[in-house]
Amino acid sequence: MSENRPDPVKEGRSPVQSDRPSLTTQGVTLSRSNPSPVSEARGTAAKPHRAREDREPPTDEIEVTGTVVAVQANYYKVQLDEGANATPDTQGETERTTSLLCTRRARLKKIGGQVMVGDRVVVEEPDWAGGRGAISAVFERSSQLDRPPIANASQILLVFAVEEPSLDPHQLTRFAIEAESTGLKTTLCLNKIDLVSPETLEHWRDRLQAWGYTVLCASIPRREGLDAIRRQLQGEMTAIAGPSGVGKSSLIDALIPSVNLRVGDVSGKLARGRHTTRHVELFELPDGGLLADTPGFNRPQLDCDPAELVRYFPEARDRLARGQCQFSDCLHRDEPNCVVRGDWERYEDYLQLLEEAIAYRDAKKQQSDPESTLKLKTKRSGRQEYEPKLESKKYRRTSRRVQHQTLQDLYNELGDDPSEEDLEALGLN
Ligand SMILES: Nc1nc2c(ncn2[C@@H]2O[C@H](COP(=O)(O)OP(=O)(O)OP(=O)(O)O)[C@@H](O)[C@H]2O)c(=O)[nH]1
Ligand SMILES: [Zn+2]
Repeated sequence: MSENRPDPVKEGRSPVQSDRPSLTTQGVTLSRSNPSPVSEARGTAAKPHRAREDREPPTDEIEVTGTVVAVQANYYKVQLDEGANATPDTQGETERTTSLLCTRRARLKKIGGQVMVGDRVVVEEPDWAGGRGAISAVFERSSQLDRPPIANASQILLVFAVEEPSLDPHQLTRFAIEAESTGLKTTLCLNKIDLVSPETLEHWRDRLQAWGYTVLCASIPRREGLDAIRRQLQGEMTAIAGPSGVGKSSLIDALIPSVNLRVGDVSGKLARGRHTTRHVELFELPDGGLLADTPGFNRPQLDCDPAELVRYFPEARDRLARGQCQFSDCLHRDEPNCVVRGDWERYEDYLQLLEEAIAYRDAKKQQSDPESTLKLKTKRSGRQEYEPKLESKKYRRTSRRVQHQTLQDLYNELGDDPSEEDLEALGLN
């Protein structure tokens, strides 16, 4: 469950419940709050979360609404809805303002109104000439991903390369499980198909389809498969995810030529690197729809309720839809009359991830025990280890010192597999 979801209580609604716990990806947690059943039942547009409930705009005033496409420091770039700036002020102007740089009303902060990329917002007192405004209200979210922080995403496009880097089915499974855990629709995109034979491609496609995924194939240099991807993305807000180097930036560039993400360019990569991993930006697709680039999403690690894990495997979901295990709390290992256990390719992956999920849950329990002198650390590879708790003072001193070292020294000190916490403490994450 996300920590910073909008506060529905303030809107006189029952709290939004997430039916799925979140999974943590090293560097990224995708979790999703489900839309409020109340607003669904009403079948009406969600009410904005207002900073000034006492001062509703006069009904003849056109409300300026839009979508937050980028957040930097305390500024929000709001892409305006079609027709949102048709106020009397703009009549006669030839050039229409399509986005405004906005601040957030202090009152909105007080009532806990967090503003994220993807949020649908109301802009108050727009200054059309100066391109400025202030966000006065945030609409209820239909979904929320925490790391990277994106509101209202409707699907995830998981990009993998068939070669360079070669496709690792276990890594793909981890990413896919992570994506599935958000409850959002997940589609796979196999990129760089120009690097393999048609037979190899067919092998992968058939295999991934047998796991239950929708598979799109692409080659950026050959401009293959792009139309099908465009259709998949049209009118949706899509978060693109996948390991480093599979061609996510190349794909975004191919779909939105004006973006120019400097593919494979070292300085570009550094600019998008660790220091900006939390920086998410939405790009508008020429045919409608928004695309979220999610830099840094490349080291999935499991953090989910062991009992929920099975639901993140489409092929296991299918088995559960067709039958029922004898025990309602079946973990599908060696329980009698289990409908999940059996002859399906990823069953061993399931068992392994289940062990990890159980270990993680137990470790979290242990960690919350104040008597414990051990703390669980997650390595960048996804591995988890117990380490003695460090005294925070000493730890901080180390961080300051290493700030003056070169990057190489830093890596030498941390080893090849530093934990997320180490990196975080050093401001490298
Ligand atoms: N042969 C081939 N190369 C590709 C294709 N797509 C991308 N590449 C190359 O793969 C390399 C990595 O591409 P990027 O787009 O930077 O990959 P990325 O997924 O954005 O990587 P990160 O930014 O590290 O997450 C670049 O050299 C691209 O030119 C493709 O379809 N075929
Ligand atoms: Zn079972």
